[in-house]
Amino acid sequence: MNNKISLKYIFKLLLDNKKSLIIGQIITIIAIIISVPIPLLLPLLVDEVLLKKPDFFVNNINELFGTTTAFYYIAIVTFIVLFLRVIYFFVSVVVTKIFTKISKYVTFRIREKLLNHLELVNMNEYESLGSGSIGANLVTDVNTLDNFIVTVASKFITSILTLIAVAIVIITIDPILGLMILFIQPIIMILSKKIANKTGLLKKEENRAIEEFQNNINETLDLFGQIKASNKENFFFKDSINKAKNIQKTSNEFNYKSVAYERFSFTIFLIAFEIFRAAGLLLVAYSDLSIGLMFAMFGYIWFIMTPVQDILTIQYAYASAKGAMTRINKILELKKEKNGTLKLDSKSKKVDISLQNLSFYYNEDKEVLKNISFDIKSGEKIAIIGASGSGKTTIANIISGFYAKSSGDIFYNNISIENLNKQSLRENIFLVLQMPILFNNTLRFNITMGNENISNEEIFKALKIAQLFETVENMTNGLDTIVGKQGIRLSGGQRQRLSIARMIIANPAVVIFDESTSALDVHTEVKLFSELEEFLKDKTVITIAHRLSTVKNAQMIYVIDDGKVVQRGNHKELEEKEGHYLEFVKKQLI
Ligand SMILES: Nc1ncnc2c1ncn2[C@@H]1O[C@H](COP(=O)(O)OP(=O)(O)OP(=O)(O)O)[C@@H](O)[C@H]1O
Repeated sequence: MNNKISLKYIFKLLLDNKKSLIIGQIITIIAIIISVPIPLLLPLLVDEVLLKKPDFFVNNINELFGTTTAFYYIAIVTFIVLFLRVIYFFVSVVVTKIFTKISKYVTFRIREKLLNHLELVNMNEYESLGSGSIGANLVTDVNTLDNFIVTVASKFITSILTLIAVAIVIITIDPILGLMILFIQPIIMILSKKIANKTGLLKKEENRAIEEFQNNINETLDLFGQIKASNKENFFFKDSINKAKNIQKTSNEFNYKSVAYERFSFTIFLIAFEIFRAAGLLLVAYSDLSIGLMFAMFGYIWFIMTPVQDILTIQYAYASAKGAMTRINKILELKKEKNGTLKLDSKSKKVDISLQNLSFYYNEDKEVLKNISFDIKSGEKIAIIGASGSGKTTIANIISGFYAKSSGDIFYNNISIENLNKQSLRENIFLVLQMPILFNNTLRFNITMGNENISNEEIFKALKIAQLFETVENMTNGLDTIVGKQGIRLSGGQRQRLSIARMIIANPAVVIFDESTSALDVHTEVKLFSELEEFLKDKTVITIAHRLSTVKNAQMIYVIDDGKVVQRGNHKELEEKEGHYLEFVKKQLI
């Protein structure tokens, strides 16, 4: 599917920068041409100067500067080597700059694609993954991909071309030693990499132990009061001590074994190097390999380590990237919210709602709402009651357009939810939650949701109705007070009133109160609803509550039990019949 992140998709994004890619590769080839001869230059002087067999360098230097001493031959070639190294440094910086820019572009486009998709994802789908895992995908997994893309873009072709160039040079110098180096060196490096992976696994174990300890201790400290209240200090701290012990064990394993593995892998490398040296000496003794060229070959043993290492890194980066891609694609598999084109007239502030045979499930094996039908006329005040878990909040979320129904239909001014534009729906409906979601920002931001056109007067008016004015007035920083993460610096009741003030500012046509005043004392709740009366006069109001006093004045009360409407009527009608409602009233009276 071309919607997914795949190697092909990444390649396509890389090609968006065709010009830079081509320039990058040309400069890469220049870099290779500069760097590959370097290990050859000084060793050649062993033959030409020390062993007095003048050839390319000595002859050319003689031609340019006249015959001179060993000091000048060595100085001139050293100067050339240093010059090439400096030029190589600058060229490689340019190459890195070009490829990093390209790969960061690709990473950004992937993140952008994920965010653009997430923005439109339907709530039920979003909850199936959860914010934690999506956050991890967006940060860690995209970083893993980034690492892979940077490595591939900047190193893949460079490494292959460098290896080819070195192979040509060393096989030309001496086929036997050349082939030996070309085959044995990569094997040694693969072996080292495997050993390094073992160390990596041990490190992972250690990290996991640290993470477990951290999570455990965070929870224990966060819930310190609760733990003390239930006399469970011993149990929780013992658990933390066990987790700390696990860090001791895994760290110990990692530390000594990683050193042992590292030394082992270096020893293998040194053994191979000694074998190459012996082979080199033998070839000098028994064939026509010169001493200078033998030294050059030793130089190339070090030289090819980088490209071989880079190719191995790409291979491992690809394995991690494949895992990351699978996880990232899970986000792209989340279904988008269906969005229709028809809009509600936001000026008239009139919305008739009709639920028709509405059913809904979170998981296919359990239907949470079963065939629910009722109408709510614009301006009507209705209430929904029912036992905990009966499905009230789910109905509120469906009416607000957060969850997509599973079957049946729901109409707003005779427009089916299927054809309705969700933004226009949410402009007209406001769901006031029991536990409002607050941003770690100022009271002002949380009330206006960042809308800077709302004046202080309007905010204060809303705060007065929401019974929060005095509280805010007594705060040193007033509306500029930061509420803390999830509104931690406010009490539960203050958060609920803040959410009501936010609703007043939003001024919707339909208000759904889902246990939105449960944290308030009855006196404040009565005062709040009496102040709200005028504001809610023409609005449609759906109240979900467990308190009789909150729902009893509704024009229509729907009693939900196990996802079905089991009773409907006003307080007076329902009170007179045997059934769930009467039970509800009796319980409250007790
Ligand atoms: N996000 C979810 N994923 C899966 N199941 C859920 C989810 N939210 C609610 N449920 C289940 O759906 C059923 C109805 O839950 P809902 O929150 O609508 O009940 P409620 O009547 O509002 O309860 P309460 O009065 O306790 O708030 C419950 O069985 C609940 O376990």
